[in-house]
Amino acid sequence: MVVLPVPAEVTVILLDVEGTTTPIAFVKDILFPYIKENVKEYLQTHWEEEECQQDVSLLRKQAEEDSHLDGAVPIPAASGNGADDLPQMIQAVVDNVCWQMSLDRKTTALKQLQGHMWRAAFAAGRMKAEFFEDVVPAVRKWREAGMKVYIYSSGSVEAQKLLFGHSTEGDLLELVDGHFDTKIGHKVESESYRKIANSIGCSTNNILFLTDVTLEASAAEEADVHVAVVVRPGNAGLTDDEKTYYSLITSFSELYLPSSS
Ligand SMILES: CSCCC(=O)C(=O)COP(=O)(O)O
Ligand SMILES: [Mg+2]
Repeated sequence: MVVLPVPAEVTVILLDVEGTTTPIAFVKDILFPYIKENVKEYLQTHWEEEECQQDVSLLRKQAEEDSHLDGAVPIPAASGNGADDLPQMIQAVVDNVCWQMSLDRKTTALKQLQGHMWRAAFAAGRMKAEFFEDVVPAVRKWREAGMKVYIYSSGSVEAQKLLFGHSTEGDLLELVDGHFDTKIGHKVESESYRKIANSIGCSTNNILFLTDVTLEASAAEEADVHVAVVVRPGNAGLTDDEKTYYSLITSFSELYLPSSS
């Protein structure tokens, strides 16, 4: 078995979700279709609620920033004509959400709405999150060895908590010391990793970040974070240069903690 020693200075393991702890297929085939199939009805039902209005405001602001992009879908400002405009307004939000999802965009606005929509499905037991089989045993072992374990995903903190709280292996929230999402910054920006270290109260070189996306690994590395790229079934392929440059693991069990031997 391949073994990747964890540097002695590492005290925190920071985990990506999609493609790292959880199959991309679960996200693409279960989570995302749920949004596309239910977004219209969700908006119709929850429109008057404060949380939904905040989600729509954030989406509208994002749509303004996106207006220069090819195929961007605008969300008009509320005209004050209330119920008359409602069906068109809701349709514009639906079209915007579907457009963003067709590009797999990771905007905070989209991810916030998705998290709120999944809440009901997880709470009702209609969905249970999938984790690769090596994840839970490895995380338990790391924690027993004194490591802190944090999550950093483009999915909102609320969505992350839903996944970890409602998994096929039960409630896994107690295995996680904390969560970060794009509110701290985007995963392809190195400053995000400095902010995460600052928020945890450690140096960036105390962190090992595991992700399937080399652009994220590169940003983390620029901030002096240790990285390993996780190769899982269904993940995007890596170039030969990426395979040579990065430390690769196919299972969390390949990480070797000198302190736990
Ligand atoms: C954790 S929420 C569901 C997945 C999701 O929406 C997403 O964007 C995952 O992105 P990641 O940064 O975990 O690859
Ligand atoms: Mg990922």
